[in-house]
Amino acid sequence: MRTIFVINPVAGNGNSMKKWLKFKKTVHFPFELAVSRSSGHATVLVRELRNSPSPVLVIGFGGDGTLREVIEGAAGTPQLIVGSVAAGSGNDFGRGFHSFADAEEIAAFLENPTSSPKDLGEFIDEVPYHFVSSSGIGFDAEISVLVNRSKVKHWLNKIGLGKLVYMVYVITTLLRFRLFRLTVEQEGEMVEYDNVWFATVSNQPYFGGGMKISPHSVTDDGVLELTVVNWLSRLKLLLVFGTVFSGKHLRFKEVHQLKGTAFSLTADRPVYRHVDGDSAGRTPEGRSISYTVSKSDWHSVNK
Ligand SMILES: Nc1ncnc2c1ncn2[C@@H]1O[C@H](COP(=O)(O)OP(=O)(O)OP(=O)(O)O)[C@@H](O)[C@H]1O
Repeated sequence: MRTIFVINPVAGNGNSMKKWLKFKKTVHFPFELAVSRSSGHATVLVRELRNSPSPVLVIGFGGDGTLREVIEGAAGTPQLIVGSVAAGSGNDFGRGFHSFADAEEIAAFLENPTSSPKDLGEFIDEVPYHFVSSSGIGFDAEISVLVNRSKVKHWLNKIGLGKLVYMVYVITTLLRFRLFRLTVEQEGEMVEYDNVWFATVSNQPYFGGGMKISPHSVTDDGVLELTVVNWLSRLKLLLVFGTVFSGKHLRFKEVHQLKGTAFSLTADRPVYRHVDGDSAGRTPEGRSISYTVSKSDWHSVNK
């Protein structure tokens, strides 16, 4: 099967190219290489493969953002089978879908390739946005926006102190974050949530680098899960965060979870938003945004 690696050289805080150069030496089957030159370029590169006469294994070599872009390019084309090699920072994609551990595992897949369709999350806010793992608004999105904007991040990453920036922004955002009011509409029913920290729509259990925010999410059921966290003191929010890694946060009365094929979310002020951990602007104040499963699914290598 034709195999192409799509590499994001800036993934994993710029370490993915180094990882690729090492990985490449272990690959003993024919392959092609495409390097993403800017944000969104991986989607363009994968779209160019859509008319391929035979199946193509497209391996995203990067993190969650890279895989989202690869999948946006492959969605709706069963000929394009998506796999991944984790080379990002959080790498939640590999926790919910398949990630090849090494080149040997890819070679074994090529001997007996099997794939299955998976859901792709979608919402429209002037333009369409897609998410493979999750999309959310609020506290966590604000942290990722501030971290990505940080001027010292690049420099601290180089000396291995990148996590320090993250911790600083978790603490400052925790102290400064303005809670918001969220209206959720599902199948004609409206629910109001006051004092909301964040709301996340999930297609798979993990987000934020290993946090099991949505333990019951299944990647091919045509259904999404919405998690809303509200009315928590700053101290208790930290306590709840501590339980998210095991999925036990659902026991807290301040954590709400809904399941459905569509949710419309309206916030009472502009709130930062993320798609698969990458910044995606802010929710417009008072305007309802509908989250659904896209009509175009994508094909994943089987686990
Ligand atoms: N050549 C490039 N220059 C700048 N940005 C790029 C380039 N290629 C891809 N990108 C962007 O880099 C972003 C980050 O990539 P990715 O999410 O894969 O890595 P990560 O943030 O380290 O990993 P994770 O999301 O798993 O924590 C993607 O959203 C993508 O749009």
